[in-house]
Amino acid sequence: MSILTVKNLTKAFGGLIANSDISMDVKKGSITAVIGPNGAGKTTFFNMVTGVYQPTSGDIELNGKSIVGLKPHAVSAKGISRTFQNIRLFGSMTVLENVMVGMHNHIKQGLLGAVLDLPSFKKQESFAEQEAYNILDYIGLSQFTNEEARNLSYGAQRRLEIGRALATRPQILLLDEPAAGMNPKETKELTELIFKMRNEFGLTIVLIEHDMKLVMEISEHIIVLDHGEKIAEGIPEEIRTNQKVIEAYLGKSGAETVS
Ligand SMILES: Nc1ncnc2c1ncn2[C@@H]1O[C@H](COP(=O)(O)OP(=O)(O)OP(=O)(O)O)[C@@H](O)[C@H]1O
Repeated sequence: MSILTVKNLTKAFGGLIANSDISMDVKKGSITAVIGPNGAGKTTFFNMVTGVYQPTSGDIELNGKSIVGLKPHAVSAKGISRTFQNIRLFGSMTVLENVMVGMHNHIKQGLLGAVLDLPSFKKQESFAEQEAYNILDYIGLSQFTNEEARNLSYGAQRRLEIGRALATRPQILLLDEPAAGMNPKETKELTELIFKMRNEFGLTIVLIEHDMKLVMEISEHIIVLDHGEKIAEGIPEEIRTNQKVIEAYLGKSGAETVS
């Protein structure tokens, strides 16, 4: 069953067409990779799905309902959460606080509850704190609960971003280059975490990634963009041997050398 359906999605920045007529279905509970050379339009695609950019034309449906026009916080409330290519944590806040920031969507009483010091607000807050502890345990960061986020290793900061995204209780998690800058051990731990989140929560995961070893190992479905267009999609084995994909990555002459 398709959880995310993208129909003829186009994004133009002036004369530059960053995404051109892209359509795809993402299956519920699947791990899908969006790959392509630098500037292919991958992050632009994520930005449209998460409401950061509005499409020039086309539609994006979550469980059959259009989410085009919604602001990022509303998209997040509907169940799509993301991490960023450049880590965006609150460096001087603790690890626990960073996860709790992700929860404001489902703490129902906002400022008023806090100002009035309502017991129900306190109850919700302590529930949120407990849930944040559980998430830190789940992503393997509980030993750093009270550490400032900026003091964590690079790999741990990336995991914390995932933890913060999990705190919004997403149905779909979009990961923008989650393995960038990681050493092989951190990448292996990340791979295990991604499989765990999918297998235990039935989470749908869509990732942009340049690490082809990781992509081939983890993805059930791969979508390839080049110059804003979808040039191929399929299982890893099909993508690995697809001539258009090889040419996009290596250039035509490179592909001829390879074959
Ligand atoms: N806000 C913007 N204004 C103008 N052009 C943009 C904007 N965002 C992206 N672009 C352009 O759209 C094209 C696609 O960029 P995008 O960042 O989506 O590619 P990408 O596949 O994510 O690349 P990378 O792998 O290098 O991160 C690029 O030519 C980029 O310069």
